[in-house]
Amino acid sequence: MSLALRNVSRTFNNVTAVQNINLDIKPGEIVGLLGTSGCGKSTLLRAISGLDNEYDGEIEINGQVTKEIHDTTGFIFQEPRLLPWLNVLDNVTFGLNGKRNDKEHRAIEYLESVGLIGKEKLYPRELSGGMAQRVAIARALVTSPEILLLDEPFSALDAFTKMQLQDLLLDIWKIYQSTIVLVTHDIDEALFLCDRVVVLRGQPGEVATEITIKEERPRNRGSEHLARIKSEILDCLDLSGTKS
Ligand SMILES: Nc1ncnc2c1ncn2[C@@H]1O[C@H](COP(=O)(O)OP(=O)(O)OP(=O)(O)O)[C@@H](O)[C@H]1O
Repeated sequence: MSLALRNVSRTFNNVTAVQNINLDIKPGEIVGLLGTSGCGKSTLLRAISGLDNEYDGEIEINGQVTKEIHDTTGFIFQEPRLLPWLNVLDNVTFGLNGKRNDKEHRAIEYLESVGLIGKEKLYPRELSGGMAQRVAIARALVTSPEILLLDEPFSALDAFTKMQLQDLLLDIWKIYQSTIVLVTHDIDEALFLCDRVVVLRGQPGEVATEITIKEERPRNRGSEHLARIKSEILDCLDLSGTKS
């Protein structure tokens, strides 16, 4: 599904969080919204999701202006937000309709794709952070969302788990080809995952630049090409002094 933002602005009381954002996202594209804290990344994602509809401007999904939560949208947040009283399997089937057997069959297929077969009966308190986030990924994917909205989905995880789940996300995306919007403040993550990185800057946040990343996948996290783009982004964010 395609997404388009036309002059989207959002003001809370007297604070304008984002101003005049224009974006066109192609079906199956992975687009990163990157920027320093407070530039309005989550605000934009909430507007795209339909969770917030008090913005100015227009958002189109597949060419249709909408302010609603689209029924083929999946969400993954920074924290897994699992229901503590349900086991892994029931957390994944929770949002599905249909016969119990069919739902469980489908959930197990997705638990397999996130590497959690054998863990179906565990409760959230029995899971590591990485396992819990895998459940959240399975729960988001089980509805076959055509749009996947990710708000810093891996930022609470250790470096190794983060890389594993980034690889997993790409493996799954290859199969399902959802359109993905990823909010992140992690430049390396954006460079590894995205077809295009939209750099937001300022308060109110505005699009400072958009960078298309042409490097083939699987990408080498240490590639010189990605390092050069990282340097460009740091310059754009006026953070060049933090280059390593
Ligand atoms: N519900 C709200 N009420 C009032 N102000 C808000 C609200 N949500 C966001 N803001 C303000 O809008 C601006 C952008 O916030 P937002 O959370 O979108 O930034 P962000 O780029 O996602 O930041 P971070 O990387 O720290 O999560 C901030 O100034 C914030 O205080």
